[in-house]
Amino acid sequence: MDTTQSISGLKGIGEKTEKLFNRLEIYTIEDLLHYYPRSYETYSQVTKIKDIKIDAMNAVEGTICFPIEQMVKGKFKILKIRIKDDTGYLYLLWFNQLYIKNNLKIGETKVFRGKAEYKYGQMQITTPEIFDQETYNKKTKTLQPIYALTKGIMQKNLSKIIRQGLIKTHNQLKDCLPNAIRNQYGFAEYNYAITQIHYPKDMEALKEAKRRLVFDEFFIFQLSLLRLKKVQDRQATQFDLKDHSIIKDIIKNLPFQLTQAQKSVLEEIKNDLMGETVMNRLLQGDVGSGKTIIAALMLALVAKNNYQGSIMAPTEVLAKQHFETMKALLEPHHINVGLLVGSMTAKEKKNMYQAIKDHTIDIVIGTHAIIQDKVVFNQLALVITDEQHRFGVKQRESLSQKGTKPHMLVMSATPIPRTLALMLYGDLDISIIDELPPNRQVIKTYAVDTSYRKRVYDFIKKQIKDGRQAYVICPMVEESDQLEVESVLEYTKKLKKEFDQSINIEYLHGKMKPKEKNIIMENFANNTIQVLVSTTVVEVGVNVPNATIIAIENADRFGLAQLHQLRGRVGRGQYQSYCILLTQSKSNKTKERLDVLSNTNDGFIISEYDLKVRGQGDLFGIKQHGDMEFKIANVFEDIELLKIANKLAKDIMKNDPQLTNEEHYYINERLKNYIHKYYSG
Ligand SMILES: Nc1ncnc2c1ncn2[C@@H]1O[C@H](COP(=O)(O)OP(=O)(O)OP(=O)(O)O)[C@@H](O)[C@H]1O
Repeated sequence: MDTTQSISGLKGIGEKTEKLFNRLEIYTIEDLLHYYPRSYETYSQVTKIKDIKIDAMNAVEGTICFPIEQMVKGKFKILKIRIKDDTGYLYLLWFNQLYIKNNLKIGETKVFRGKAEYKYGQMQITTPEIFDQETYNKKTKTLQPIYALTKGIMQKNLSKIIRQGLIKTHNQLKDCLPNAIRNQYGFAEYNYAITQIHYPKDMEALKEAKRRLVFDEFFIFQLSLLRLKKVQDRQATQFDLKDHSIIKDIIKNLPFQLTQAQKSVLEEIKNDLMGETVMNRLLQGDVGSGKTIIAALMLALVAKNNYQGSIMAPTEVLAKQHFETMKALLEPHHINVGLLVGSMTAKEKKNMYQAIKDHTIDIVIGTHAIIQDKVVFNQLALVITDEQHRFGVKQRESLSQKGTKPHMLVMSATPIPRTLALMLYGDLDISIIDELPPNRQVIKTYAVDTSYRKRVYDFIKKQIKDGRQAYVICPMVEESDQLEVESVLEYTKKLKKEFDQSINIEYLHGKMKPKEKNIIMENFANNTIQVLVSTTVVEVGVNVPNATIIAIENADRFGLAQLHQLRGRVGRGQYQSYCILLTQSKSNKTKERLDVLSNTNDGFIISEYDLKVRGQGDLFGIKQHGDMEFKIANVFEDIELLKIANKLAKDIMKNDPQLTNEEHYYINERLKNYIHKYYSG
């Protein structure tokens, strides 16, 4: 079998299962092999019955006692077995799986593993896994992969299918790295790395595998940026922009003075726009540093030069928000601003297409609806995007493929150190707003353990009584999106019981339709909803100034930079705001880490700290959501590998820019696939 073949050729993959795998973006065997585990677990040593931990996984070695019972209760046929060791008895139950008894004999000793519960006055495990002692002993020495799932696929099945894929395509993946590089940096062979990432023989092998695959991911990414930069560099622009008094006019009417940092990035961007080549620039600035006004000024300049401009936001909620802000800032200066999002009616869209085409609209704010074929711009000179999805690269590309080569400005609220930014945005010039406007209120931040939960709820109630609103970020679930949805629903239900009925509590999660999300966000913005329970989809940039408190459950599982972003949802109005970080962990290290947030509001300091302390790499740690979208690499933990990848990519592209050397053949193939997958269409 070859790795480019569809997974449908594997045993156990019928039409229905194939569709489920497709949901995980697994189509070919190669995709399957690149579906890396999210974490690993080890099977613990067996415990004595008296030492069983309730509500936790336990493995118990016990002898099967007389009698093996069968009973019927409602629609369940129950199999009940009692086992014993020298410290006590334990009951095992199976529902509608009577056949299990065929494999069990009275007097036989086996290892049973499952979650122990204390029910009906007895200790029991429902549906335990069964092992003989020798097999179990082996298991305790290996690392079991845990994959992210989707509804309908179980851990065990996925793992089995992957094993089959590995066996059937044994060592066929092409190692793109030339031997010289592999030897110089001590990278593992590619097929070995792929096998070991799924079925590590020990911790050492896992580390080695991970190191290789993280490197590969960075390496190809770096190469793609260099290739992109080469295409973009010094392209002549077709637009002829002149300075205009509009910038001074708008600034004059602002209720505040621009900060020094805002003034200098304004000059940088303005010079780019008035220059002779196409701009590709990143505008980076901490939450609340005032990027929006810079965007508005640039769009105004473009409009007054009789060109069109546009902002593309990652979600409808954000697009609408930008639309309101831009309208307020620009329309008094006779600049027409329009909105284009997916949930508009066909007629509304059609009218908007026409208005864009005949240039009655100067500035279009929208979601990716903007890059659809039906949208024909008249003279699109500037596109501003939010940093999302692989740094907006794909969107940027789609837009420049629309014929015109507009100037591009990517806005990012992730405050990362400059050295890191230079590597991650290798194809862009960078402007940084490294200063917050004066007199910014400090968001009071507290890290507490979960025993404080009730007090936190009371505090929220008090804020609501004073007329304010709250965000609660739900516990993070790693297994699947489906579980995450369930967790949000459940948490909301729980909270509704805690709070007075007059307080309106609603939820938001990533699986909701844009329309539903819009309604919830609108109702939160106008205070019809007082408490918003949410996963981390409360995007960077959501602006509800009346919300003054954000409580984050399982805070220790997030990176500091992400917590900082979440915290930025409050403190946006005139009221004192609070961020409460809830954690179950009692470890000093966790506390120390979270205290960094209590001690500073400066995103750059926070991300430097993240970079320093997480450099160690936590193999079992849960992969961060919202970090840069790499599959296995983590820019904070793996920065050393990123540096190597950056250097090697530069060296190779310098000596062999087209990658035509024989030894670069497979690098070129990988790169082409990567660019096709992430940057086009
Ligand atoms: N120089 C300034 N002085 C005082 N207030 C300012 C200044 N610049 C911007 N603001 C105000 O600060 C608030 C935050 O600005 P803005 O929304 O542009 O931040 P941002 O950088 O886009 O942050 P986020 O990434 O969170 O959206 C706005 O209400 C804006 O009007």
